[in-house]
Amino acid sequence: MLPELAKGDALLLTAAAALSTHYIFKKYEPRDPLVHVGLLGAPPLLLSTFLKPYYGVLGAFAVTAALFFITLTTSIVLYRISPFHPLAQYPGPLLHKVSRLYLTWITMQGRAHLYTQQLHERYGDVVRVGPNEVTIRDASAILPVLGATGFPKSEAYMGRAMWAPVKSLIASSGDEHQAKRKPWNRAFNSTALKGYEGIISNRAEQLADLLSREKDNVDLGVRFSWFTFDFMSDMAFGGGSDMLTKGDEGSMWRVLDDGLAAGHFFANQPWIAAYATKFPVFGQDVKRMRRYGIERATARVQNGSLNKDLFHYLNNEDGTETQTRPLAQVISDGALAVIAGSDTTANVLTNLFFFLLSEPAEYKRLQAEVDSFFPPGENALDTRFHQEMPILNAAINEALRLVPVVPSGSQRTAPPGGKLVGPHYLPEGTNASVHFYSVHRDSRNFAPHTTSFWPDRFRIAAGEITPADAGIDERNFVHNAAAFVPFSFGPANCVGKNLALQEMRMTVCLLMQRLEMRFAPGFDPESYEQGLRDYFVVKKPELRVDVSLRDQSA
Ligand code: HEM
Repeated sequence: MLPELAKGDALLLTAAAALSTHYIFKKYEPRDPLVHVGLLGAPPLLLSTFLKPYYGVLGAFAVTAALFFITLTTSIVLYRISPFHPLAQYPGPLLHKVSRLYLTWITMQGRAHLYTQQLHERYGDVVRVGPNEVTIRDASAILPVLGATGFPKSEAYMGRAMWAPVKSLIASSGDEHQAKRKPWNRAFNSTALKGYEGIISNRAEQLADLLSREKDNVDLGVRFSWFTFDFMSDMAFGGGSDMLTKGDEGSMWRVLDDGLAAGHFFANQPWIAAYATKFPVFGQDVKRMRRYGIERATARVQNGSLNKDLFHYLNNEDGTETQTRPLAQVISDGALAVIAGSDTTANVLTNLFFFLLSEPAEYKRLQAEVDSFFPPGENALDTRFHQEMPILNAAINEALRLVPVVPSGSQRTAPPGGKLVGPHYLPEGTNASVHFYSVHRDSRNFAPHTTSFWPDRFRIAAGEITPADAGIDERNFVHNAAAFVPFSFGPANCVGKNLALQEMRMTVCLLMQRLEMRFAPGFDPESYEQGLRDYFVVKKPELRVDVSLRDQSA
């Protein structure tokens, strides 16, 4: 039997319970939906008993629940905008300080890269974009946030994978990450890379044939996507995809694209992902994407492979490690490879061709360089010269600079005790991302022609040409190499970087040697950059081109 309380005392007790609930949520950040139900449902239900004598059963519950939730919400909002909040010193729009919902809405339209860049222009180098979150445009933050002693990965990575039972490499941090990364490093060392050349060559030849057959009004971006997806399937699982000959028959490309967007939503709201895992109807796209990876990896285990593919290393088929890793881990990482390695590389290739076709003089310069290294009859896929081709490498770097394909960066969480990041102190538990897109397009890091495609900046920086050769005044030249991070930075940077560069160099050389391309009639180049979307990885719009074969008889 509960003691009877005066109405005023019962109301006060309810308000106190709401404040305690706020404290518990803030301190422990529970993610389990059952705990949420308990913390939010039990207090109003139980406390309504005290008001029953005054309002009856239903009335008492309505009054208690209203008071409880109004007090809770008010307490949360006031705390978040108050000067007592640990992030109070950082500027940002009021709406973002109160809740992350508005940013999630912007993000789900794929506009986060541009929106965040505008926020930096308005508020400065560190902007508060959520109650507990900042974005950073200061290149001096790259080392302390992403470097060897940097921050661990944020919860966004678990949300993106919908709290998958096995944590993949990309979601891991610290010692766990280091241990998982070992076989990946073996899979991407120079000997292993040599072994993938044949696989790239076969697929690149197929791509060139397809483009030369299709000729008119081809969506080059989609063809690059098919190419990278087929190649990554060969590379990760010893085969299993044939989009370059059959098209996207099983709509796998669609699954991957839709899965990325859905995963991005859950990364933005990891607590919703925790709910979605409890209800099978939610997160279908992410689950289909995961299922695909598991099916491919399982088939690979059953069938084996004649090539030394990525699986060969991940599954310790090379016998280097004393302990073979659990199969579920290998499968999860195999799926990660296809997801991380296809879209990214296809995007860079598409962006590069867009910029080259928009700047015909740059296109011709690169073509001339390819012709000088690989005259007709020479094998443009031969990797011997690729790393020494200055114009090729400068053009690829410039495409990576203008559109880093992970534009909004890799979100991390400040460790216990907080940490100084350059001149900025980030309190414990703050989610922080270095905004690669803004850093790459900051004139303090790259000038002149900061927002234009100007590959010469990389040639000047490498000492291959002088500023005067490139027609600019030396005093205007700024090149901050430490601010160029398209593959991220530190121990969790892109493990596939060298493979991606090799794949892109080979493909560009072959296509440039063999084909001539121009924008298709009616294609509006203006629409391309505006159409780029940020769903963690960039999603590209159509790039329509006409293709013809070059004269190879010289
Ligand atoms: C031009 C193409 C590529 C770009 C620009 C790129 C960029 C990136 C970036 C920015 C990250 C960090 C993501 C984060 O911290 O959340 C990353 C991670 C990763 N990338 Fe790439 N990537 C490319 C191609 C590839 C390829 C071909 C593979 C091959 C499998 C690959 C595999 C991975 C993996 C496994 C990670 C996670 C590494 C870790 O956490 O240790 N990437 N990539």
